[in-house]
Parts: sequence; structure tokens; C-alpha cells
Amino acid sequence: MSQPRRRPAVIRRRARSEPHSGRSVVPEATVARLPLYLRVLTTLAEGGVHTVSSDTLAAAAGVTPAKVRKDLSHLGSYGTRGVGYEVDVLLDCIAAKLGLTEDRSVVLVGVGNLGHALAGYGGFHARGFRIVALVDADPDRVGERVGAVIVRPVDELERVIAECTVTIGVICTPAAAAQQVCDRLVAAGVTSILNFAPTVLSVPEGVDVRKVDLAVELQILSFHEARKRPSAPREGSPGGPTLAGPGVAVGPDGASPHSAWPDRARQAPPGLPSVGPAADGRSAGEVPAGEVPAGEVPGRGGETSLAVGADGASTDELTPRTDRVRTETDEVVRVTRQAGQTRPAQAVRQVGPVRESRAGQPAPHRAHVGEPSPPTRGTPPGADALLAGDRRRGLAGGFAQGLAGGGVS
Ligand SMILES: NC(=O)c1ccc[n+]([C@@H]2O[C@H](COP(=O)([O-])OP(=O)(O)OC[C@H]3O[C@@H](n4cnc5c(N)ncnc54)[C@H](O)[C@@H]3O)[C@@H](O)[C@H]2O)c1
Repeated sequence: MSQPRRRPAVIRRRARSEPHSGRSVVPEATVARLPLYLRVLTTLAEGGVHTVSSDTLAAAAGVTPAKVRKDLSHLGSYGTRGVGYEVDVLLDCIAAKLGLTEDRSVVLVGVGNLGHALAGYGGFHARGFRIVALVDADPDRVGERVGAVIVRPVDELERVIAECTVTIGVICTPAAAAQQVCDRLVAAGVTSILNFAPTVLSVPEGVDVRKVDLAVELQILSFHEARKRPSAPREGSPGGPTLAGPGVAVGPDGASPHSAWPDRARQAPPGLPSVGPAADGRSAGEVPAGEVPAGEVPGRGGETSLAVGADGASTDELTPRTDRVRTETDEVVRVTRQAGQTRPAQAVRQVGPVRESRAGQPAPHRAHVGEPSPPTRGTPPGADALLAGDRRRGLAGGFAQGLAGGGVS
């Protein structure tokens, strides 16, 4: 079954040119941030903005300007001093690097609660991913229509993959069935798997697996909640965790690796893994000993501050950086003031206090209506307004809506 290719207008237009031809290795952490830049750039391009500074791009993506410049240098894109990056060119580069100049066909296995929500989410198509087939083992589900796709029996998995030239499989089955489903996907030619089942999959070399676990994300948030509001250990819970200090939970053996960071020392013990992906998209292994662990920001008094990402749903965008919160707030304040609105603070959801800049200095500016905001250096006219608007829309979280209601946003 061959479907006509449909790309988002902006990316489709970009596909004509191919400015990036390099085959250099791009670090995984950079790859993880490229989709963030792509989303920002797409918004800018759709709004008719031609250039963007690294400062503006960084603020919108939730990373530092230095990180933006470094990331983009891996693509051979250096921008122009005083001008910034050409939005069109950069969009081309990133789309090409991510392989988004062609549509990717996806098969989803396990059309239960989660599978339904994912299959019904329209945002994947807009980003170049078509769920071309839905497969389930339950005869009662077979024949059901979800969006434009009809659920097929799992017996047809191999045939579906061959028919639709599927290269990406999404597993939404119970954990017990996931490995077997994975094996079948791989045997049928699928080389990339997105696994939602709470189990570790074993795959041969050449097959990539990404795991999504929202419960893990909640647990990480819980970790920070516990640090913000340390509570006394529950009495009478033998074997349960005890508190060795403010927010530092250790197991009965005193050696829980994920929670053994001293609250104020702000240093990851050498050799211990991070509890989650680093704020800048690096994997745990990339955070050198001595650097602030994922989910933490340096600050006085052991404070931790978290900013929910622009779409409220992405792991990579859960960026615990005080300066990002402040920057976004400032931009939203400025834009909403221009628009004559009076309640800009609603546009930023912030978990935890924001008291300091990353350098540990008192914050020069807090967002209050009527307060002047600092100018953003090198920002082309319209870019900030566009991005602030995007962030406001993003807070509604199309993906989250899809998950909650199974609807298409
Ligand atoms: N990663 C996350 O953040 C996250 C969030 C929610 C649920 N989950 C996981 O996603 C999975 C699905 O959760 P759910 O609530 O949708 O469950 P569900 O029971 O509603 O749906 C599971 C579906 O898989 C089908 N299935 C079972 N075995 C199969 C097989 N061998 N081949 C094909 N289909 C098969 C079932 O018929 C059912 O339709 C579970 O493993 C759950 O733990 C993960």
C-alpha cells in the first residue's frame, strides 16, 4: 500500500534544497535537541521570520545560547555575527539531518488505552510520521477504526510491515508481550522501535529502541517534590526508605544510587548514573562527575527549580533551569503587553521557586505586569512575539490532549 507523501508545508518546501551533505557524527545529545530547534524554526518560518539569533533560539528551545551554537556547528551551520541564523537554511539543515525530508511509516502494536490515544493523535502526521497500520491480538479490537486506520489482527503483522514499507514500530502491548512483538517486528524488517511497555527489550545490532515511560518522569518529579518539601520518614515501615538528610532518600542498605546526591553538595557522585536525561538532552552517561545532575540547578539554599517544557509533555523539554523560566516569562510579558493583555503570568507554568540566575546571582528581573523586560540581543522583529505565542499555544499540549481524550489535536 503506497500512500502519497505529505509533508508539513514548511518542511516540504525545504526538501527541495539540500544544504547539508556532511556525514560527520553528530553527538546523541545534539540529536536529542535538534527536534526542539526544528519546532521553533518551523514556527518562525511559518510566521515569515527570516533570521533568528542564537539567544532567541536558545530561549525558545530551553537551552543555553552556547549550546545552540555548538549544536548547530555540528551541522556545519555557523550563522552570521550580528545577524544570526537564516531560518530557512537552518530548517533545511536540521530536517535533512533528522531524515525528515521523507515521510516515515509507522506500525502501532497494541491498540488499547494508550494505543488508541497515540493512534488518534494528529500531531505525528504533521511532523512527518504516518501511522499506517494498527495491529492487535484481541479479536474484539480487530476491524475497529481509529482515525483513518482499521485495526488488523496481529497475525498480519509481517504482511502489514511489508505492504506499507514500515521501518518504525510502536509497542503499546502489556510488558509480557512486548519482547515477542519486538522480535516479530525486527524479523519483518523494522529497524526502529518506540517502546511504551515497561520492560527492557533486547534487539540485534542495527536496531534502535527508544523507551518512553511517563511513570519514570513522574517519579523524577516526585524526587524533586520530596526535596522541596522534605517530610519525616514514615514510622513503622520496615525496610522502607529513610531520610538521611533533606530530601536524600536512601534504602535500607543506604545505597540507593538514584537518590544518593547530597542535597547541597550539588555534585553527582562519580560513577553514579543520573536519574534521568540531562536538562540539555544529554544522557546520564554524558554528565561528567562534578556537574550538576539532571533535574537540578545550582542555587543557594539547596533550591531546585523546574520549568515545564513548552508543550508540557516532552522529556527533553523538561528543562530545569531558572534562567529559562525567567527568559520565557519575560518574553511572554513583553509580548502580551504589546498585545494589550494583562495576565501574562498564566503563560508560564513553573514548578518551584525562581530566585536566582544560573550563575547564582540574584535574578535581575521577575515577571510582573507593567515591569519593563530586558531586550533580547539580536532578535529579529517578530521572532519573540511568534515564539511567545507558540509557547502559549504549546502549553495546551496537543499530545497531552490526545492522551487524555484520545482526540486529534
Ligand atoms: N510508557 C508510558 O508512559 C506508558 C503509559 C501508559 C501505559 N503504558 C504501557 O503501555 C502498555 C499498554 O497500556 P494500555 O493501558 O493501553 O493497556 P491495554 O490493556 O488497554 O492495551 C493493551 C493492548 O495490547 C493488546 N495486546 C496484548 N498482547 C498483544 C500481542 N501479543 N500482540 C498485539 N497486541 C497485543 C491487547 O489486546 C490490548 O488491546 C502497557 O504495557 C502499559 O504498561 C506505558
